[in-house]
Order: sequence, then structure tokens, then C-alpha cells
Amino acid sequence: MATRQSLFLINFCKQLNTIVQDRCKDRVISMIRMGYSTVSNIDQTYIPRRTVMYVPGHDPKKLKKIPNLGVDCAVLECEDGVAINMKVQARKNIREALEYLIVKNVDLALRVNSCSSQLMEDDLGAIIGSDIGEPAKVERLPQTILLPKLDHVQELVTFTERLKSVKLNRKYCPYLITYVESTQGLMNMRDIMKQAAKYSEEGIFRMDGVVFGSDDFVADIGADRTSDAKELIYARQKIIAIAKAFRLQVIDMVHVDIEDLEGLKRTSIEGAKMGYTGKQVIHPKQIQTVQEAFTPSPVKVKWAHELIEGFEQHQKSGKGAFVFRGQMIDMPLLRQAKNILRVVENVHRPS
Ligand SMILES: CC(=O)SCCNC(=O)CCNC(=O)[C@H](O)C(C)(C)COP(=O)(O)OP(=O)(O)OC[C@H]1O[C@@H](n2cnc3c(N)ncnc32)[C@H](O)[C@@H]1OP(=O)(O)O
Ligand SMILES: O=CC(=O)O
Ligand SMILES: [Mg+2]
Repeated sequence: MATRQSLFLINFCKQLNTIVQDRCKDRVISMIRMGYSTVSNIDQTYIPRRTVMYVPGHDPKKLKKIPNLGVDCAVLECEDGVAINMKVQARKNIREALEYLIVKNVDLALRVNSCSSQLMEDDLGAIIGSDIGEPAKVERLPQTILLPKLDHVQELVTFTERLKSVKLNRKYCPYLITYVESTQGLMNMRDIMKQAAKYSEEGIFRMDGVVFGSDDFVADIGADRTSDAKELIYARQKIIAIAKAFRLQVIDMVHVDIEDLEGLKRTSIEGAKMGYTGKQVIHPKQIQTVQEAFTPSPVKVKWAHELIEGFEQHQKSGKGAFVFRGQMIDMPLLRQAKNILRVVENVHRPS
């Protein structure tokens, strides 16, 4: 007959097993997103989105400029950049633009309205579906969809159901990028990402990134927007940590002062150093500064190459740690150097 101690031990082992299995499941879900087959985010290929630029859908003149802007990601904007009484016109213009725009090395994305606005359904119906004409061929649909103000898992469910219904049996599987723009969105981010990973696994969309909607976030917490963004530091950092745990790209806040190129440069470099992979852009003047800040400099690339070479030589001679340019180098620094080269490979990859 089992003693009390052995029964306790058997129970304990059962519980431990369940916890380990759950943890593994989470990890596997985050790995299979986008078809990645490895836990490491080194050596992955991805679509660079150093600049994520909004082009308001109501303005055909701006839409026509997309091929010559020189951005990684051009966002066909339906949300806050478009007035309520111009939403219908914006959807029409965007549908037309998707037919005539020919772009190379640009991720053509669509930002729909939020689920809570109750405009998202019509955006998807008009632009992806057949609400205002024959449904477009898959190759003329936006490669990526941006979903703003995602506060609750249920909103992602609503969006997904609508996306499924407007696909109309076409094999369309867009990348999805969601926004954190409120305290609710921040608090629920982990659960939302888990649900998004499940949908990615089912092939409905490919969860690919998160945007920090800092302007809406400031409004939500009742803060005053300052030039050094101190009021945002907690959210700005937390979003990176959760997004990276799910192996997602993470796009930093908008710099609304269009004339302040110095401030733009400072916050762009800061964002890149914090771990952001790109930044939202609103005006052509901002593109070059942001693009540069999210591209490793030639000096940094040289450092990475030499460090990796030095690391390999020292490994062969049996040394795990060594000194390079006055710094102690070991495995974490090797990973940082590889991260830099991975960015370079992806931003210079021919299409
Ligand atoms: C917090 C958020 O949610 S951010 C996202 C929502 N906001 C937006 O979508 C706004 C995006 N930006 C814009 O709409 C514009 O830049 C504005 C309204 C702020 C200013 O627009 P304009 O008054 O036209 O600016 P400006 O005259 O300086 O523009 C210079 C040129 O760049 C073009 N341009 C400006 N912004 C854009 C843009 N976003 N996309 C494409 N072209 C643009 C203009 O059409 C103009 O072209 P032209 O010289 O051939 O006439
Ligand atoms: O949507 C972007 C934001 O800053 O708000
Ligand atoms: Mg916003």
C-alpha cells in the first residue's frame, strides 16, 4: 500500500508534467507562427519594416506616390488618418490603388478601423471582399493587414471571423500586425498573441508584428506627451518583451512633430537600441532618418563580422571568453553580432 509520502510524490510528478507540457505547447505555438521551424530568431528571413508609413486612403494624390517613397511598408490608411465622412471614399480609392500600384520591395499593407468602431467589417468587405464590386485576385490584395486598438481577445475573434468570410474561398493568407494602444490592450497582450498564434497555425493569417500606438496610449492613461517620452517607458519596453517572446517584429511610436528631424533621429535611434525593428512614419520628410536608424551602420557591421571571426578562432583554441576591442566577449555578444548581420541580410535581400 502506498504511503502518504509516495502518494504526495506521485501527485507532485503529475502536476509537474502538466506544467511542463503546457509550457512546451506555448513555446511550440510561438515557434510555428509564420512557418518558422526553429526557436532561435537568428538566421530567420523576414519582411523588413523599418519604416511603416501611413498614406491616407481619401487622398489619391498621396496614394500614387507610394512606389517612389522608398519605405519598407506603405500603409493604405482607413483609420485615424481618414475623417469619418471620408471612410467610404477611402475604401474605394484603396481598392483602385491596389489594382494600379506596382511596387518592388514594399510591403503594401492595409490599416482597417478598429473592431470597437464597428467600421472594420465594412473596410474588409469593401477592400478584401465583394461589397463594392468583383472580388480582387489574391495577388492584388494587401500583403499585410494592420489591426489597431486591439484591446481584447474577443476583438481578434471578431476580426478573424470577418476575414474568413471575405476571403470568398480564395487562398489569401495575409500577414497580420496588431496594435497595443491602451492599458487594456497592454494587459491582455499575452493572451491576444496566444490566440493570434493559434489562428496562424490554422492558416487564417500569419501573425507578424505589433505596433505601439503611443498617441492613443497617452490619451488612454491621461498623460502629457513629452519630448523624451518618459511617460511611455514602461509600455514601450513591455511591448518589446512580449512581442519578442512570440518572435514578432515590433514597431515603435509615431513622431508627430514633422519639422523636428533632430528629435526624430534621437527617438528612432533610441527605439532601435531598445529592440524595436521599425517605426511608424507620417510624412515623406521622416523616411530617410528612420530608415537609417533601423539599418546597422557600416561600422557596426564591421564590428559584428570581426567579432564573429574572433569568436570562432578562440573557440577552436578552447577559449569561451576573450577580449575584443577592450570588451569581454562570449556567447551573448556573439548572438548580438549575429542579430546585426541578420538585419543586414534581410534589408538587402533581393526580392
Ligand atoms: C497616430 C496615428 O495614428 S498616425 C496615422 C494616422 N495619420 C495619418 O495617416 C497622417 C499621414 N500624413 C499625412 O496625411 C500628411 O503628411 C499630413 C496631412 C500630416 C500633411 O500633408 P500635407 O499638407 O500634404 O504635407 P506637405 O504639403 O508638407 O507634403 C509635401 C508633399 O508630400 C506628400 N505627402 C505628405 N504626406 C504624405 C503621406 N503620408 N503619404 C504620401 N505622400 C505624402 C504631399 O502630398 C506633398 O506632395 P506634393 O509636394 O507633390 O504636393
Ligand atoms: O496609431 C497610432 C497611435 O500612436 O495611436
Ligand atoms: Mg492610434
